[in-house]
Amino acid sequence: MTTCSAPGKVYLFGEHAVVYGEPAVPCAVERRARVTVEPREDGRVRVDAADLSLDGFTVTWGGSIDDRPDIDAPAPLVEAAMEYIEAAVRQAREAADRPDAGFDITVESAIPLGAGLGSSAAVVVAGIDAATRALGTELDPEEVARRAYEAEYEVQEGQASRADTFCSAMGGAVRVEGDDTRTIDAPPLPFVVGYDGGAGDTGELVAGVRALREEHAFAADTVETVGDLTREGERLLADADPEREPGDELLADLGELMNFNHGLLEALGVSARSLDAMVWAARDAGAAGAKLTGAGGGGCIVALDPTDETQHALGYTAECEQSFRAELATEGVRVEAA
Ligand SMILES: Nc1ncnc2c1ncn2[C@@H]1O[C@H](COP(=O)(O)OP(=O)(O)O)[C@@H](O)[C@H]1O
Ligand SMILES: C[C@@](O)(CCOP(=O)(O)O)CC(=O)O
Ligand SMILES: [Mg+2]
Repeated sequence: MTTCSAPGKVYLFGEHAVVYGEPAVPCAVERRARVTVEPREDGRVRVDAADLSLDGFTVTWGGSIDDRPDIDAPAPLVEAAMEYIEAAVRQAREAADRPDAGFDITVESAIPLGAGLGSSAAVVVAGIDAATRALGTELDPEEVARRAYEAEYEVQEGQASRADTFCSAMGGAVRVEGDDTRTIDAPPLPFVVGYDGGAGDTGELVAGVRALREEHAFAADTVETVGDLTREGERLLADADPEREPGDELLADLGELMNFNHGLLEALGVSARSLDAMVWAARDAGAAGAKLTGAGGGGCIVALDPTDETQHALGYTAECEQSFRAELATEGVRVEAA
């Protein structure tokens, strides 16, 4: 039996624009998906994803990929939920050169689904690492990231950047620009997350930005401007001392760029009333900056605030269902038990 875990992430800067070759800076945070894998002799795959909840209702089953689970949820929804795990299984079988390997898989995750915190990437990264190790093959985290990207790309029909999967596999802060992926130094940033309890449809939101960009030159310019502000944010991080808590000046400068980034995402049509409400609650509470994170449409915002004020204010914001502090996860994918 092998258990691996991988963290979720917030975008400090650059989601959506990263799909068009602009740089992005996601940061891994201490909310993890854990995947436990036990090889099976009979080549079958059974999946237990007990905390899987989609669009507000929960599906629970101990079904199998070969044998569709008999549960009270529309089949397409279950199919969609299983696709990431199926893709991870395909990658693990290929990496270990065991095309007929079977597995019992258990997924437990503390990352809300479809909310911009990269739950899909964390499940796929932890799943590939656990399944290959269960077969006696050890991949380095870069290889796990590469295979996890292939899996996400396949499930999301070509609408995926390397940002989520690379960040989840490597941990810490990373920068991704097209195929160029690297880890970068960052100080321990005081992230606060607000979650509206909902989710956005990543594919639909990405398609919306693509259409806007094709229709209007100013929308294409907006995407490029996101790239410009991301590059400026990267310079701020590069000049900071990664060992020290960031000072007020650095937080104010990063926060200003986050606010600008949120405004541009809003212009690109991927924010939502609930996300804007949480962003404003954070700013009013004194956060250095706040923006939506991930695909948008609903889900999470991220703010920078070393004090408890933002989390406290979000707790009283009607649109916010849950708020929590999110520590930078310096470790990416890791073995929990073998
Ligand atoms: N705990 C889990 N168990 C099984 N599948 C999960 C789990 N968490 C996430 N997933 C998969 O990831 C999908 C959500 O990914 P996505 O829409 O990319 O949003 P995000 O990555 O922002 O959370 C879910 O619909 C499901 O297929
Ligand atoms: C919108 C996008 O830039 C980020 C999506 O992040 P998430 O799946 O919502 O966590 C898409 C991508 O980079 O694959
Ligand atoms: Mg995702």
